[in-house]
Parts: sequence; structure tokens; C-alpha cells
Amino acid sequence: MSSVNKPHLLLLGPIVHAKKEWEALSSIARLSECTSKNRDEFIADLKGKYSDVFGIYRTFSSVKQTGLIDEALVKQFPESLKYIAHNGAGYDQIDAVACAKHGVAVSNVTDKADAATADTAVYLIIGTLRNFSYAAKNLREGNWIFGTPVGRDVEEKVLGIVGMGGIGQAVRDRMAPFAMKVQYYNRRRLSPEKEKDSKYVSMEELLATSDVISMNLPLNPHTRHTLNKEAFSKMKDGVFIVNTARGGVIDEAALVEALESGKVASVGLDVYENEPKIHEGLLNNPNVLLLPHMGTHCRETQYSMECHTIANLESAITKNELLTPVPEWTSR
Ligand SMILES: O=CC(=O)O
Repeated sequence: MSSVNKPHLLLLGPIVHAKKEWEALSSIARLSECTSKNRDEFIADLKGKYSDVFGIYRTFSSVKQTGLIDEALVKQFPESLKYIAHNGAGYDQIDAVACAKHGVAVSNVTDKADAATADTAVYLIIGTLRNFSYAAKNLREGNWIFGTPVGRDVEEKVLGIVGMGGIGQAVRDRMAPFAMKVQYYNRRRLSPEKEKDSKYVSMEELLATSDVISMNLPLNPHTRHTLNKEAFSKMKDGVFIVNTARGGVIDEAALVEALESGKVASVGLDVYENEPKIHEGLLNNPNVLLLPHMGTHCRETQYSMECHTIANLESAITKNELLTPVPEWTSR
């Protein structure tokens, strides 16, 4: 195939670990890298040098170049654009319904992100229960253990997992050997093979009976602020909350209020409502464990996520379908 006849793939954001695999796509595609510096420039380029683009590889950080892939942006897409392969499990930066309406299929990374994200949740669950973040800071300040509040045992605590997809199940599998009692809420109950020893409960019951609540559901218009003021009021006093999903599934202001009142004993967070901004009430609270959205920040996971995203585009070119299209596309 001569270069002019090959479909045009646009790289939006960096590929760090799978450069060779991306380059290898040049046998079937014309590859280019997005140079637009902001949304206005990107929209102009969609009418110029990207006007024949067939597929886009995008990363979470590329939002700096394009803004959200919302309906307004989708309306600017050239006719030629048929596929967006997102390198990430969560694709809340993309209005996948608007894309589907305009005939653009979107894929995300499915199981490749599960293990590393679940490992992060495990760290946050144990770390918040045991006050490890507080203790580490105290030690560095020369206070040894003095002043570190006494923690809580992990064993026998009831862990409530909200969202029992691949990541939720991986959290369950990791925490069961720690003798936590695992219950979960999911839109649909899992099959007995997938459910294993975890107990399916209503959201109301999960809120009322969990000692630790782990958020593992995607962010979308239905799940925004799943934990809000009302939800916090239904929880046990002194509950622990962990979030490795997306900040927006929790109302951060209501969370800070619940922490300040003691309703919530502590939180372990990897994600925030307005990243990279973090609520002052969290930043200034020594009794919380905060990470900078690094659930999949490890080499092997990032490599396999990049490869998976590339494989989605390869499949788009060779088979005219994505390997892991998002549900908004399959159910359109
Ligand atoms: O946050 C990370 C991801 O969505 O993969």
C-alpha cells in the first residue's frame, strides 16, 4: 500500500513503552503525531492536516491539547474519523454516546489495568486503616511513633466494594486472604463463579454495614456523586473510604465535611474531583492517605495498556472493528 492510500492514524499524547509496536503500524497506516497546542488549534487542524484522519490513539493527558471529547468537539470531527482508541480503563473524558451517534467507535483498556489499580486500592485500604501515612510523616518529622493515632485491624472488617467489574473483583481477590468480609454492590449481580465468596447486597445495605468502602465503578452521568451527603449520612460512624476509580464518583466537599465531623474516620484517595487540584480540606488533613492518580503508574502495566490500545487500532484497520469497544458503542 502506498503511503497516500494508507489510513491515517493520529497519536494524541505520548507512547512511552510501546514505541516499536506503534511504529510497526506504519506497514498498514500513515502515522502522525498531534502537534496542536490547545483545543482551538486542534479544531482548526481537524479541518486541515487531520482532515483525513481515520483513527485516533489518545491518552488521559492529551486532554491538555484537545479539552474533553464532548459533543461540541465530536461535531467538528471529519467524516473520515471512525475510531478512537483510549489508553485507559476510565474514559470519562470522552462522550462515548455522542461519538456513537456520529458513527465514531470508542475503545478503552479493559483487563490490563485491573491488577495495578487493585494493588493501589489494597495499599490505600491497609494504609488508611493502620494510619501508615500519618506515621510516615511523623517519623520524618523526628517524632518516631509518638502522636500517631492508633490504627484498626484489617482482619474481620467488612469491605464494601461499589462496582464489581474487573478491578472490583481484583480488589476482592486481594483482600479476601487478609480475612476481610467482602460484600459488593453492582448494577448487575455477578454469576456464582465470578461472585466467589463475596456477598451481593443493595447499595443501602452496603452503605449501612461496611467498615471500609472501596469505589471501583466508572464515572459517567449516572455514577457522578454516588457518595454524596445523603450517602455519607447512611454510613456507619467511623467508616473508611478508598477511591481508585474517578474523583467525580464522590462529592469531594461532602467527603471533607464527613471527615471533619468524624463520620468518616479516614480516606485513601488516588483520584480527585478536579485533578490535579485537591480540596484544601484533604491536603491539610494529616489523617488521610493521598496519592497522585498513579493506579496504573508501573512499567509493565503501562506497556500492556499501550500495546492493547495499538492492537485496537490495528483491528480497526484490518477487521473494521475494535477489540474492546465501550458499551456505549456496542449497545447503540
Ligand atoms: O486511571 C487510569 C485508567 O483509567 O486507566
